[in-house]
Parts: sequence; C-alpha cells; structure tokens
Amino acid sequence: MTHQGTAAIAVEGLTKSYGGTPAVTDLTFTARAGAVTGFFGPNGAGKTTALKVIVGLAKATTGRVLVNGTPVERTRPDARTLGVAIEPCGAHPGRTGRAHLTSLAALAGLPRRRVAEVLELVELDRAAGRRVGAYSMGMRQRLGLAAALLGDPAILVLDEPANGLDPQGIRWLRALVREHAAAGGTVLLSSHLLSEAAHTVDDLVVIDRGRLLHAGPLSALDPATSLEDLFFDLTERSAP
Ligand SMILES: Nc1ncnc2c1ncn2[C@@H]1O[C@H](COP(=O)(O)OP(=O)(O)OP(=O)(O)O)[C@@H](O)[C@H]1O
Repeated sequence: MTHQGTAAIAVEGLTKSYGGTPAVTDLTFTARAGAVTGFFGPNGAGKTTALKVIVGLAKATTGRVLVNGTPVERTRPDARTLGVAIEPCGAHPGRTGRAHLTSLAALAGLPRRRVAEVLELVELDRAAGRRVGAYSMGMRQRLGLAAALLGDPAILVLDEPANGLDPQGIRWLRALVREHAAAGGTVLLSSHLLSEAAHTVDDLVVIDRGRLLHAGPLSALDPATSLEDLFFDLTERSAP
C-alpha cells in the first residue's frame, strides 16, 4: 500500500467541459493514503464528472490528475492500483453477479479465486448465482463494490457508494472503507449523506457548480459545527 499521508490522488487545476460548458472548473485537491476523503456537493455540482476524470474514464479539458504521482491520462491505472465503482455498474441484467465478476477478473488478468473472495467481502456470496436484473439497488451497489475490490487495489474511488444501502449496509460500508484506510489504503468517495459521512471520512472536499468551496481535514472543523451546517453555509455563500 502507499505510504500513509502521501497524496495518492492529486487533482491539479482540473477543468472538464462538455460542449463548451464547464462541469468542473479549476478544481484542485488531494486524497491522501491512509485516509477516507469525502467528496460532497449538491446535485449537478460536478462530482461524478470529476471522479470520471480522476479514474481515467473521461479526459480533462485542462489541468491534470496524478495517481501515485503519475498523470492518469498517460497511463490509466489498472485494477490492482485503482478500484472504481461509478454507476451504472455495467453488469448485464441477464447475467449472474458471479458471471459478471468472473469476466471482469479475466479481462483484468486477475485470478478466478478473487471472485469468491470479493463476493464474500461484500456479503453477496449467497446471491451470486442470481441474475443481476433481479438484484435490489443495494445489491447492485455491493456488486459494484465487489468489482472495485477485485484487484485488491490500494486506491478506491467510489461514487455514492451508500446509495440504496439500508442502515445495516451503510454501517457495513463504513467499516469496509475505514478498514481500507487503516491498512494504509486511500478512499475517495462521494456522498449525499452528510451526517453518515461525519462518521466515515477523515478529509472533506466540498464543491458546487464545479468549483472547490472547501478542502481540509474534518478534525480542523469546529466540533460545534455539524457537517450539514458547514455544507449549507458553503453552498449558500457560493450561490449567485
Ligand atoms: N456526458 C455529459 N455531457 C454533457 N453534460 C454532462 C455530462 N455529464 C455531466 N454533465 C453535466 O455536468 C454537470 C455536473 O454533473 P455531475 O453528474 O458531474 O454532477 P454530480 O455532482 O455528480 O451530481 P449528482 O449529485 O446529481 O449525481 C451537470 O450540469 C451535468 O448536466
């Protein structure tokens, strides 16, 4: 795993435009190893767009992203370096969860035994033989997470991983990402669930309208200020 405290992901002056309209503008922040970084912003703020560029699924218009010090656009990190869960999970509804993960493992050159391991890790082992089309939203989230974990990567990038999970699932997810960070891994996750995130993240990145509003450790905040208060304060202040 990467050395604790170093920037596993560095986003530097990232702008991403679609047809001349910027979805993300001059965004700069880091996600360090050994920590969970929460990426927050209202609907349409640009979180998914930024995450797609970070993992190499979309190209930056200007600026760059470094993963372990290497520009992501030059060498897209493989499944052993970077695990990604960005909706939709890409599984064909007619395939079983196990078959989906088996083909992903084969494509990435990963041993087949990892499929059983990650299925157990995300607690989908009993549903692995069922068609993905019959999965609940929470089960599809778990399948997406299983895919991200296949290569046992040090870095996890998860877009709204708590969506569709029940309270027990949210607690399970929290334990999973906390353990990953405790083992020296890096987690960058977006979320709408601010109160839950307060229990999960070490560092905060808040954006609105594609621009950075705040980045820093949770511990630096006044304990009397809830994450929700901070979020509304920041986003209201940035309103045009
Ligand atoms: N492929 C695309 N083509 C054109 N515009 C896009 C594309 N993807 C995103 N956008 C636009 O970029 C902006 C940011 O969208 P994005 O999905 O990144 O926000 P988000 O913060 O993830 O939102 P949410 O919380 O609602 O998922 C929106 O205005 C969206 O319409």
